[in-house]
Amino acid sequence: MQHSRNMATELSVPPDERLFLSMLLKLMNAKKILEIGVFTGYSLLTTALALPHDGQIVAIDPNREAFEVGLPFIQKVGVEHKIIFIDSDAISVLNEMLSNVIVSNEEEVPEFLCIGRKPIIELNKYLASDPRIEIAQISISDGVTLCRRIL
Ligand SMILES: C[S@@+](CC[C@H](N)C(=O)[O-])C[C@H]1O[C@@H](n2cnc3c(N)ncnc32)[C@H](O)[C@@H]1O
Repeated sequence: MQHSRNMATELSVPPDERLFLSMLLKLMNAKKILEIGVFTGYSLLTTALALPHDGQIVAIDPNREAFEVGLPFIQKVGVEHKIIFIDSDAISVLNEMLSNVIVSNEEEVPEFLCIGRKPIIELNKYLASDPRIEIAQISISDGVTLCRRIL
């Protein structure tokens, strides 16, 4: 009963938002996605449909029961192979991912790319730590940082 009420609430999400999300993922040519907070998988399904066949989503939520409510719909449209569901609080999973990524990625970056990379990382850190500035980092092409002064 609780699930059907929640499903009804989720179905009230305007279709425009799903279309926007789907188009954004396609424009970005996204192949890897982190979905934090899955519930019954409404946005997860939209995301999985927008990804190419070899795309991958790591979906994290401590509520496996809710995920399993929506899973038959994901299976029905044949996109479950794109999803790795992690039944956990996202914070611990993200911390673990971050500690692995920082080491391995830096080692994998070719020397010629390091020249421009380090100053950009420093700039982004600087902008992110300034409370007067709002930023959004968008993974289009090599990455775009949008920022605006709010104070
Ligand atoms: C509004 S629902 C998400 C709906 C989904 N993104 C969608 O649009 O269809 C919020 C979900 O976040 C999950 N959640 C809350 N805190 C979380 C955390 N620390 N880590 C992972 N998931 C969390 C809840 O269990 C709940 O299922």
